[in-house]
Amino acid sequence: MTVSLALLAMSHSPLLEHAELPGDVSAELQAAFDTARTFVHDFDPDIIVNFAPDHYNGFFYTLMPAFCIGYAAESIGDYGSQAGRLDVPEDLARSIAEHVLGDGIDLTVSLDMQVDHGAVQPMELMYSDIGAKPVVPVFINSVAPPFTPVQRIRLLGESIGRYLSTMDQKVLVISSGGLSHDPPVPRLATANSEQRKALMGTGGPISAEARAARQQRVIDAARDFAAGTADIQDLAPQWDQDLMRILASGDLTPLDDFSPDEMTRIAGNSSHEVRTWIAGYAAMSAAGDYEVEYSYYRPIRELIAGFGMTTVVQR
Ligand SMILES: O=C(O)/C=C/c1cccc(O)c1O
Ligand SMILES: [Fe+2]
Repeated sequence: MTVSLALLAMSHSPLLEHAELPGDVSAELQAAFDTARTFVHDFDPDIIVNFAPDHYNGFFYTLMPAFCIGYAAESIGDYGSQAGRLDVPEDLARSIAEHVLGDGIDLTVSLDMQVDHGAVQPMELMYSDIGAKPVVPVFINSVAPPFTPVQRIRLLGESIGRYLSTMDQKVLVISSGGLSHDPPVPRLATANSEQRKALMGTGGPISAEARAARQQRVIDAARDFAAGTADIQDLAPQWDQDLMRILASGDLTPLDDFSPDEMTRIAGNSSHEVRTWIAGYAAMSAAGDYEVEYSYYRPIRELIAGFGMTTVVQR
């Protein structure tokens, strides 16, 4: 059987819909999205496996797993992203979970995962509809410390890749997140009592006003960051490009030495979203040799993101 696996790894930013980019940057980025869209539509997957973080919309500190697979999922629609149910093939999600657990990796399961912009933005950009294809969502904690060692993410990705390579269907793996960035997402270490309840998920459903205020804070921070007046950590283009080189090299083991504290120090509190890329590339590596077909990178302060995009095929 010929294995048919491909990967789209890309940064996301909810600011794509809420920030004004310089004309040349916007045109370049749209061209990058067009290239990715052509890649995805030419590949025409039967199934998508979607590695994504969450930003305290579906996963909270009452019980924060390192990673979790959804047997069913719903998008909450933050920042104007598409709300509604994803088309999750439950039997496939269960089979993947059983396979990964059998490999000795403690994947948790959700029978009704709530996902946010981090999970659905690539689907929206590629298909204009989060229900366009069957999707198995895999949450990877990338925002809420403490973090599992990066090696565990590699092993998770490899295990899922081994499973996918036994399937007689075309599978597109999507990795959504990263690279260096430090948006003002609430953090436990600096939270007041109200924010702490929100992070724990014990404050009840977030009101429309509170959500609008939370989002406006990030939108304002992005505007100030672009103007050079924001009090958030700068992007780290060198770190981003070094990481992309390691991922493209085919040998992911150097990433095992990345320490979460160092990642935060160099590349910001949300740099851990690169875990989704590591899982995706690891899945590709488990199915054989791969090569990066297309690679884009630009640090874009208006999006508070070292913004990267790669498409990856089997060799
Ligand atoms: O406000 C949030 O929940 C997240 C915002 C954000 C901003 C920039 C890049 C990202 O990856 C984000 O999730
Ligand atoms: Fe994010």
